[in-house]
Amino acid sequence: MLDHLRYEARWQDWSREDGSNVTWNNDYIDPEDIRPWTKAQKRRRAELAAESCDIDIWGTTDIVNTATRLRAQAYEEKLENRRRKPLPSLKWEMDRLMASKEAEGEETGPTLRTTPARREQTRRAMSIAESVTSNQSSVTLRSGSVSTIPSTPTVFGTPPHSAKFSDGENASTRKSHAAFYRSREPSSGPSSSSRSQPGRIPRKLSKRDELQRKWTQAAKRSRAASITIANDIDNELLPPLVPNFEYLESEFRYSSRIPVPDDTELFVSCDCDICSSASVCSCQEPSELWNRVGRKSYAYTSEGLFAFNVPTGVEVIECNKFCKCNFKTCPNRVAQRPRDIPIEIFKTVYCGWGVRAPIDIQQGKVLGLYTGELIHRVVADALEGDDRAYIFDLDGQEDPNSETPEGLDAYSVDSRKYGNWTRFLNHSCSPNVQVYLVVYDTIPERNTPYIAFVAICDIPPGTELTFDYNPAAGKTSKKKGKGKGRATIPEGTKPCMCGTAACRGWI
Ligand SMILES: C[S@@+](CC[C@H](N)C(=O)[O-])C[C@H]1O[C@@H](n2cnc3c(N)ncnc32)[C@H](O)[C@@H]1O
Repeated sequence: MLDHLRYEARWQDWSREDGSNVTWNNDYIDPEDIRPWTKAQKRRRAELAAESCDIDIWGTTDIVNTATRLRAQAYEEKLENRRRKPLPSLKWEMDRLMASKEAEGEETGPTLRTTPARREQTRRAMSIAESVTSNQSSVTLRSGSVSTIPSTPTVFGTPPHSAKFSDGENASTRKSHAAFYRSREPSSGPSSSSRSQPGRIPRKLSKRDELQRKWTQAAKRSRAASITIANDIDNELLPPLVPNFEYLESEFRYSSRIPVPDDTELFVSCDCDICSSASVCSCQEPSELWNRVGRKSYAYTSEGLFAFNVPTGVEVIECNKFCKCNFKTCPNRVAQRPRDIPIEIFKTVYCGWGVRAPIDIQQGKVLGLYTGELIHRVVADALEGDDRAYIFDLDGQEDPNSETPEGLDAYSVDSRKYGNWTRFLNHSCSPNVQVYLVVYDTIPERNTPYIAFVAICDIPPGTELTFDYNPAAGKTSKKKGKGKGRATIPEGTKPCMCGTAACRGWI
């Protein structure tokens, strides 16, 4: 290993008490001899610099620690590069850049807009960095932050049906969405092993980085975009999760009590080259989605956006694996396509962890599916309190005025053990996202549709994504407030902290 090349001097007229007489002597090193080593160090510094803006300086006693010295050098080089080319290198910006590149199919990225606030952040970070490197004191330098204030979402549509989250946790008051800041968790000092082995350069991933990487890898296996995690509010590193929580981008995990169906013979499929008309696309025969003149209709526009034409309780039937049409180009395959919006799970001020995206989201954009363990409704109904907080009942086709069917063909999705980013979506009484039901890998008669999330308005980058956990309730309940008209909080619910003018007071 190049890191372990040793240039030693053996002294003839000197030795230590233990008899050893070898020392290092840099003067004897021929630069030509150590060229590979120098190159390897340079490469390593570049890696460190690329890793993050955070540079840890662990005090003067540690100056022989290879990792520290390399990091410090890497940082200096990085600062130097920034002075020459002051593009912010925050991961947030990189995600945004990558996402817009992906979205636009560009070879090269668009120019990043640097706001005055952002430039000030960068300038401050750089001046702190300079004082740190010159003082060599024991300080951890953190990255700057993004200052974008999310705007209040506008509501364009009415959620189409009553699929709802059951609720159970406690939460404190929420007033408004704060400006969000991209911060990084505190870096910890060097491990004892890195101190004792100066030749080794540990690559230490934080718990948050590890989880991000794991979830992004899981998402990538479904060809979906990245997942990042951020906390600008407090020191909580990660959202609370059960041990061994498994990230599941795009399908249900069937509980051991529910057999995975094999309905191969029962699927209705189409022979279309291009599914341009729902009325001739034979897989649409079971569909109850009609247009105003009584003809079968697709749920999507030709641009692949949700058309908001699906009445409450109607399931969207997309083309399936037995259809002849092309997976990538068929206009009736939208919810089943991999998610192309990068997602950030972030800590909110009043509602625990929530979800936002670093890029613009267009009205009608289908964002993803609620995943988790598919369980019988009777099992879900037996849960209480916090255990119900991540249960989504597949009751979108049920009559809200009749008793909830307790039979075995009523299901819920439980995202406590398995799930994806959608389990972090918070409730708002004035949401910017809504849900609809969609099937493509099961037949509609199974009653196990996916719950798909769609943007009901254009959503600027960094705005929290929220949906109404119980849209049917909104129509009947009164607003929160004092005196007359004050909402009574129904039993089993808890106060809503969405902070919007339309807040009904409970979720
Ligand atoms: C499906 S989880 C959403 C993610 C959750 N915030 C977290 O940190 O994991 C639902 C829980 O989030 C909290 N929550 C979501 N929206 C809320 C709101 N508008 N007001 C108060 N609490 C909310 C409640 O504790 C609720 O039980």
